[in-house]
Amino acid sequence: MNKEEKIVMATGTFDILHPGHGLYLKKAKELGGKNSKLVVVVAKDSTVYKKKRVPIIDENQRLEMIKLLKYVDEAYLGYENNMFKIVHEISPDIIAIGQDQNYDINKLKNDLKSHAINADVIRVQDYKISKLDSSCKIIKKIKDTKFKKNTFEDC
Ligand SMILES: Cc1cc2nc3c(=O)[nH]c(=O)nc-3n(C[C@H](O)[C@H](O)[C@H](O)COP(=O)(O)O)c2cc1C
Ligand SMILES: Nc1ncnc2c1ncn2[C@@H]1O[C@H](COP(=O)(O)OP(=O)(O)OP(=O)(O)O)[C@@H](O)[C@H]1O
Repeated sequence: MNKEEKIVMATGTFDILHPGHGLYLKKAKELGGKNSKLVVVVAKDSTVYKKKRVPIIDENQRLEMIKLLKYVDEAYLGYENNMFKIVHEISPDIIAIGQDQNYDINKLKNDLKSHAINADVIRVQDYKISKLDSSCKIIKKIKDTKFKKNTFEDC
């Protein structure tokens, strides 16, 4: 490993990608400076069921899409019921928390310390605001769209 390289870890569900995800990943990578490596942990389906909702896109396809993004150097699925195991494996210098991710930064820092993980935790301040700036809004739009009769015959 290059000595100067900073490993930044980013996390999320990434269920139906949108430009806000791209902004978060770009800004997360920038936190590591010029010589940074961005490693993304994609939440497992079982985690998404527990913490959010039924995922539309399954974990393997969500991971496949994240790996295709230009800011992403490596990406992995996390584990079930143990968020610290993947952190030990990645051994990040920085964990980037998204602007709307529901974590108490100080509590997370302390939890990491108690698991002997020496990573800084930084919240990304940037948030892209647009009509479809969250996966939930995209799902809601599809649910609410009044399709013409027989529209689905084409897809
Ligand atoms: C430090 C850290 C470690 C994580 N490790 C895992 C993991 O091992 N498995 C997993 O399914 N999700 C993991 N996650 C992702 C969270 O579970 C995910 O953020 C959560 O499902 C909430 O979804 P959201 O971030 O899309 O709002 C981790 C998140 C953080 C911040
Ligand atoms: N519009 C946005 N601008 C900047 N960052 C975003 C935006 N939307 C999501 N993120 C960040 O991207 C990461 C993955 O987010 P997540 O998968 O929860 O997306 P989401 O669109 O917020 O999903 P949902 O609507 O289901 O909650 C998180 O760190 C989150 O803070």
